[in-house]
Amino acid sequence: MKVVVVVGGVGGARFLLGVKAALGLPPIGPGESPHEVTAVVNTGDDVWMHGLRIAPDLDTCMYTLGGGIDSERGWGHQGETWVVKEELAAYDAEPSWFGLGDKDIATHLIRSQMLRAGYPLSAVTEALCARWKPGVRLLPMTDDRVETHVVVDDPDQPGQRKALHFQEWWVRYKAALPAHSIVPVGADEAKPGPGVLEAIAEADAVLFAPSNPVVSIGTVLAVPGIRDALRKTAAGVVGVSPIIGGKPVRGMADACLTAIGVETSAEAVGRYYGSRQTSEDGLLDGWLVAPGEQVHVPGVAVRPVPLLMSDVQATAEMAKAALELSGVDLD
Ligand SMILES: O=c1nc2n(C[C@H](O)[C@H](O)[C@H](O)CO)c3cc(O)ccc3cc-2c(=O)[nH]1
Repeated sequence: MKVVVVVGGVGGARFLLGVKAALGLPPIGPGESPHEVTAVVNTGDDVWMHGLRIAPDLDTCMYTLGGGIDSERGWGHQGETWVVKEELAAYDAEPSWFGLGDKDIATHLIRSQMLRAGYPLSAVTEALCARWKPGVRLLPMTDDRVETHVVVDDPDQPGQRKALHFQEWWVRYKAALPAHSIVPVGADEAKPGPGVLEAIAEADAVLFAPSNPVVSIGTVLAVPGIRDALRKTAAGVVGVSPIIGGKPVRGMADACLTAIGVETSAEAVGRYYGSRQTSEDGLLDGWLVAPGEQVHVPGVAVRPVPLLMSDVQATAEMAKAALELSGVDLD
């Protein structure tokens, strides 16, 4: 069976552990299996810092599935040290609000070196994955440069607006500056990464992880061609709500949803993705929501299922429910 999962960072990576387990694959590392999982990963969070290209969502997926993640933080290496960060601080090097660990820096050095030598991000990711062996094909949504920017009132110049890189808004300001708009800069001209459209076309099931609907899944959908491929695939497309009881399960998705005028509720996010059957640009056949939620999304099969990814087993049950709702036979 071929399963495609559209993902962002921490939530997406944890969901992928469950998808692998649901298919009988070892959650961490590679494994022999007739099943194939492909993750289409958001790259709108990517950023140049200190001369290094950082790709947070790709790295979070790669480290999580490869067994190297710091699972408490959800990003970066386990057993990390911070000598370079301290040295950069001693030089007053900016940005000082973003922490690159020593081990993590090795990944960024390889990525930056390869990008500067002309390799596309997809080839760089494949090379990095040769070490981590995530057991899932990690495909960047695009090889082109797309960076999410957030327009806010300039905190330093009253009356002026300013566009911040997503990382500055998210990490430095903790998404507390109200966003006037969120723009995936470069997405209009971007092409889907190698293999992305083919994977969607050949999939038996397509799942949307419970990732941020705006800056993770929404950014992937902003790459021309991907939405169209999702609408055309013969596979069932099922999303998993990242909102339970009107609150994001983790992260600050509510700040992003408010910015695009979508209520923070499982129903509103389901309607934002829309129905493949009954709306012109909708994407979903099925929508998993938490038990007890009263959700109606016209043209979409809504199913209540426990949605807390408390451990791999619980996440595997979620993934099984999503796969079943997509129409595939797991027996
Ligand atoms: O809250 C933070 N998140 C950090 N993150 C997480 C990340 O910026 C965001 O949580 C995501 O982009 C949102 O999905 C990092 C991710 C990396 O891959 C590499 C370095 C960092 C550093 C930070 C950091 O200093 N603070």
